[in-house]
Amino acid sequence: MRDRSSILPLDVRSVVFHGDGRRLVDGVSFRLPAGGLTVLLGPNGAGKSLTLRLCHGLLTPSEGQIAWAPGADGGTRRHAMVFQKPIMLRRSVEANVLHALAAAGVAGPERRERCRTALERFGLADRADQAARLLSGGEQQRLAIARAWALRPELLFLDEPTSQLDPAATRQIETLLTGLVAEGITVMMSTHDLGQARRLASRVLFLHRGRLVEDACATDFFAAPATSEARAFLAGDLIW
Ligand SMILES: Nc1ncnc2c1ncn2[C@@H]1O[C@H](COP(=O)(O)OP(=O)(O)OP(=O)(O)O)[C@@H](O)[C@H]1O
Repeated sequence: MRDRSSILPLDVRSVVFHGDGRRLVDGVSFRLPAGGLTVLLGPNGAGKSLTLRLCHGLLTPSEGQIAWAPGADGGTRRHAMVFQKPIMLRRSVEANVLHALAAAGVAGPERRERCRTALERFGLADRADQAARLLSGGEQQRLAIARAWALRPELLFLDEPTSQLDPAATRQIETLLTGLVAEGITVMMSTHDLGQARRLASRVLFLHRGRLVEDACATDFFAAPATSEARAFLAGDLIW
């Protein structure tokens, strides 16, 4: 039985998003239950980022519905998003986390405690006073995840979180994400990196030209993709 206070499952029903006179997201439907790491996979321009932004509420569907669990408070507080290029305030590492907590209405003493725990959890405690924008790309992405984690999300969206990072920093972020899933946080992330999808995904939503072409458990998707588009993508043949 589902936890009555949970915002999950998330129901995405026949969602369309128009832009530039095109259906950039074209009738996408899926249900996201609690748990696991779902990868939105697809070539450049497939609509992965748009789908994440629609789910997180940063964009409004032109058609269709995005619904949180019945009776749940679908407010943004229970889901957080981490972007491809982390947006850092021109302040210290610690102030970036404190600001996010303050914006979420977390009271002063708890704010400081949660900030301290988050910086420790993500290996940034010794950088607390440093200017966030002077961190390396990998460290900034770690801070972005720490900042999102401090909000105690039930669901975390990440848009290509490692696309700007080198292999070592990528591995670090992947390990962190696996840890978040083990903690019980539901993760949905986009990538066009097949290796990363193989390493991390429990489920794959494969998008092509704005359409959800395949929705499968990761093992099945990689062993026997059901569609010609997914087969071409896995073979390295599918471009926009
Ligand atoms: N607000 C917008 N208005 C018009 N077109 C847009 C808008 N946002 C994105 N697009 C276009 O929609 C398509 C899908 O974009 P999206 O960013 O979702 O792709 P993606 O799958 O995340 O690709 P990538 O892997 O390159 O980030 C692209 O052709 C993009 O140029």
